[in-house]
Amino acid sequence: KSSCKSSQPGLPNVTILATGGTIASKASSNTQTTNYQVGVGIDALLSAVPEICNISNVSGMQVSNVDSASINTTILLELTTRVKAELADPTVHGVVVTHGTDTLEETAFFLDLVVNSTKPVVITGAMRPSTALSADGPLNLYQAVKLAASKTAYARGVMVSLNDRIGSAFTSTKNNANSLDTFHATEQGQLGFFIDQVPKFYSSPSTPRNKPQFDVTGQKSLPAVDILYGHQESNSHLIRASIESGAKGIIFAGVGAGGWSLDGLKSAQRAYNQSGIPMVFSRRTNDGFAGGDSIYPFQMTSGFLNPQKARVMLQLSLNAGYSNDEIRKMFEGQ
Ligand SMILES: NC(=O)C[C@H](N)C(=O)O
Repeated sequence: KSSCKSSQPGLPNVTILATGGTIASKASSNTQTTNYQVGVGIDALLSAVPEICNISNVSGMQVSNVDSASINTTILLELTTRVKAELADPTVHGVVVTHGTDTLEETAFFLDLVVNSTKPVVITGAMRPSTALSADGPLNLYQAVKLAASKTAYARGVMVSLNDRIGSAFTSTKNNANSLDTFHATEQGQLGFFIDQVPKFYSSPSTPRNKPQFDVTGQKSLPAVDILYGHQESNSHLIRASIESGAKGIIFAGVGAGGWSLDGLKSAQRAYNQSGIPMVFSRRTNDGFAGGDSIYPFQMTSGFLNPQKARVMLQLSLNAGYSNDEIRKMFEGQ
């Protein structure tokens, strides 16, 4: 099933699952790096980097072809099914997912919590469209395949690989809206770096503390969880509006270490008394630990997880039927 001209027996088999994003985008000139269109298919992505066939037998599959702002639960669940099916194939060494960078960290984190395998799963993308001068997609794709084909990449969870850096799905986050060097790790650090396209890991494999694992086999949807953004005079009515429109949990992107206005907290307490839905306080800052700042007992805190990752974890734990006490324990272990 290789997409390379000929399959070479000595090379590892790697499957590339394409979902869209800038890596799969085209602009009208090679100097245009904004306002481009998604739509380049997996075959064109692969033919731009024929060198990939020197390091692995790759096969490509198109899962979606959208800007990552439009990745939804349906696509995530379909992607999960395909990733798991590939990894279950004993002839497959690893999987690469190509993805838009804007929500890449959410998909990476989701996969990390639902794909239970020690085989390498690598997610990559690009900041410049495929038509740009110095497009970053081709080398990012080459490095991602190299990583997925590497023996040293086993048992490291889902990895985020762009611009020479190798990060963990737990700690990688997009930092800059425009720059190539946008994926950085939070305090906990990066996993490694590519030197002359060879992945160099800083440490032997390890697993994030208290990492939960969820099963979404056969799942068609997940409970809705909203994120409310904290700021001075935040609108308390949004808490109610969120619950009334069907949210089964709320993440607060709080100020500082998960703070929220006293008026807002009183509204949240009232909403909690009526609905009983879990309310988890994270941070709007780029890095740090949300916890220890709770005023009311109903407040849960997200630990090191940013709001978008806390949302993924809350959706999965609600879907698994966790009680509020179990959800609290899970977050407080982060
Ligand atoms: N660099 C990118 O991939 C951004 C794009 N808007 C996306 O996330 O799909």
